[in-house]
Amino acid sequence: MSVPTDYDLSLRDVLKFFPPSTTAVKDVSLDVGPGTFTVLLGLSGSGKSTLLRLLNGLHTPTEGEVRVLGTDVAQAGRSELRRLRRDIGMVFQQFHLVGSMSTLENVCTGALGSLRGPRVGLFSYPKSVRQRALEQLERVGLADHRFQRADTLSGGQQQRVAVARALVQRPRILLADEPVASLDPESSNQVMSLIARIAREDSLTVVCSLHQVELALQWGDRVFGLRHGELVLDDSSCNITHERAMSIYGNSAVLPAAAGAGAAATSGAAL
Ligand SMILES: Nc1ncnc2c1ncn2[C@@H]1O[C@H](COP(=O)(O)OP(=O)(O)OP(=O)(O)O)[C@@H](O)[C@H]1O
Repeated sequence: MSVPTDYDLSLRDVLKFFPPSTTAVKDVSLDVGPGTFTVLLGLSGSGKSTLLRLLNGLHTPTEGEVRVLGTDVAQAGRSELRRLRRDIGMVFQQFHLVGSMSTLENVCTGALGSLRGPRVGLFSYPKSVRQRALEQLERVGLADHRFQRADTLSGGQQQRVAVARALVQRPRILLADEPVASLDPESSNQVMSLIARIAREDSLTVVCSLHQVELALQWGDRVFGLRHGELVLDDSSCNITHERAMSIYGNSAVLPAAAGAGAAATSGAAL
């Protein structure tokens, strides 16, 4: 069910339990306004991927409510969920490209959600899709590599192709699950800078999980910190010191923000 809302993403008292005994996300409530670049920080196993999967409907909450673009994800029918997923681009740590396909064909696959039937080979895609895919490859600086096999690209290049693939479906939201975890520091910065630039240009709402505090504070408008599935930090990045961000990894309780955690406005413009 879709209802108008000021937020692109809203979680209310969300809990995700995996039998027999894992509570991956516990009592999480948060709102993200349009155009906000949000970073999820937390140790391995803190629930970041689970939260991202709740947002794109791959998991349903055990308790609570997840709303994306006004739609209650758990209540959405199949066609509503399909429509919603077209508004959500995904980028993964391991790129998930088809190595034997050309770069351009990989980007075209981003449009599969809006096409009928299977596609095999670049020319099985409509010209409009191929054109759009090439435009996105140009944006990520890889148009010259369009006919190159994806598995011959560097890791950083493969992740830029994956970003282009996510953009082909013209998403409103981009979910990136540790997009730089497999990359060296220089490629990591390139990919983060690329995602931030495109998010700004396309007014995308981004949720990006990261392990690196420096990158979170550099690129995020807003940072959510998770520990054992609980939200222990929620503030604008400009209010967060390195020490405070690091505290989510340690034993100490999270230091409260000067203005109070969670007090941050949630639209990108307000941050
Ligand atoms: N499908 C599942 N079935 C059972 N347990 C799961 C499932 N998915 C995640 N978990 C568990 O939930 C907890 C949170 O996992 P999650 O992958 O969300 O953490 P994460 O912060 O993304 O970790 P990482 O940084 O290593 O990717 C972990 O204990 C994990 O083992």
